[in-house]
Amino acid sequence: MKILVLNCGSSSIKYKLYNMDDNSVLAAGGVERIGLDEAFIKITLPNGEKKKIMHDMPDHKEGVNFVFQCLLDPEFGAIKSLSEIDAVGHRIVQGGDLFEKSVIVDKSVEDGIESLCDLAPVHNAGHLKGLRAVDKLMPQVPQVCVFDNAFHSTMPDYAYLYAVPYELYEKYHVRRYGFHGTSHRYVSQRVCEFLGRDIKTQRIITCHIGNGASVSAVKFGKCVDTSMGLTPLAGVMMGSRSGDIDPSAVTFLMEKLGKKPQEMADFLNKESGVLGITGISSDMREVESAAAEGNERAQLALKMYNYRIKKYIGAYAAAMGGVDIIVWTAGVGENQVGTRLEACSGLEFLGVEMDAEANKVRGEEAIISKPESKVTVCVIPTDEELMIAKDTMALLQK
Ligand SMILES: Nc1ncnc2c1ncn2[C@@H]1O[C@H](COP(=O)(O)OP(=O)(O)O)[C@@H](O)[C@H]1O
Ligand SMILES: CC(=O)OP(=O)(O)O
Ligand SMILES: [Mg+2]
Repeated sequence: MKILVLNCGSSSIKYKLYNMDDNSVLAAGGVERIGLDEAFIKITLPNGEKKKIMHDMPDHKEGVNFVFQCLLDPEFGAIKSLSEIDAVGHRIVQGGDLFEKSVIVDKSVEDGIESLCDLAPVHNAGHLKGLRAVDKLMPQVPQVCVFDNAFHSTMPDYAYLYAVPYELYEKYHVRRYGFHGTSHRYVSQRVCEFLGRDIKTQRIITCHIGNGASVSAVKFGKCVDTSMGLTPLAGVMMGSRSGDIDPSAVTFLMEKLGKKPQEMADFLNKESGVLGITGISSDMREVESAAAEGNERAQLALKMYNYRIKKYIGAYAAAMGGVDIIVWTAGVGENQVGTRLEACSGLEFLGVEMDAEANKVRGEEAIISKPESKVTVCVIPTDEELMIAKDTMALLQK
């Protein structure tokens, strides 16, 4: 069975084609800059080489079209005919309280995702466009949606409710949902396999630190708390998102800057975080090298960034009555040696003892704490796409 996994962002489409007989990846790549000038696709070839092709993609339909065109390419493609694809699995960020499990797509699922666009303004609209583009091209092929918030649906009410009048929760479903759940689910399970431990006995803090970033508390296999909220804006500081901020600062700034609600949301989502503090970039590689060259704003941004993650680790150790494992994953978590070391420093009182030498790894499974550390700290590269492919297959085989 061949399953295509799509992660359609607002201006990008990441994809992986799996042969589920042996979980092998037949093709992988990503389209960037949809709707902008100089759009392109980057393809990872089976030998690991990368290929970049410029191609005009005014909208998601053309983006999806071009992904299929590349999959079919006689020279570097992976399939001979679209009929080889048995199903398509999508990452959907916001399922609200409509979707707490993966589902097969039909009209009501599409309508549901559309109704939730306001609650993940940067993400859901792109997912929907991708879904519809696939439907136009291959209407007979089943599609499955896997939701980022699903893994967090086990949070208790006292953790997910906001302290606003209860009727607002009942009427508008305003509560914390949490995101990156497919990743938190994967790394919490995988780290236990890696360490040979039973997940039902472990208190795990998972740090998914990418461009979007979130921290979760996973107690005995279930998520009990997570740092993102109603939307993926809350929690730790991110590439261009503010993370936690006093709501009064938001209303104060709206008045001062004369911004409407949507403009303010854009400001906090796209112009804040590391980008807002440094004025240079939201890309942590650039910020890290600017800091190394002595740029004070870049140094400040890194301190703020690492400090906020440390505070969440402390909070979640308290929430679970202790912590056995800390996991680092996603672009920054898998690669940024300094962030891992800084955020875990000063946590010796919790039993965290980092091994600076072992920590010098990038993008591979590793233990990065000392052998005598009471808390085991690990790097586990995430694999959201494989989880989505597995969920897709499981639903279709039901
Ligand atoms: N080698 C690296 N060193 C430091 N940061 C890295 C490295 N590789 C990727 N990153 C950072 O990871 C982030 C992107 O993470 P990713 O998980 O791909 O995010 P998203 O899925 O939200 O787009 C970027 O800020 C990027 O700079
Ligand atoms: C939910 C979220 O923040 O996703 P991403 O990291 O892909 O932006
Ligand atoms: Mg991601």
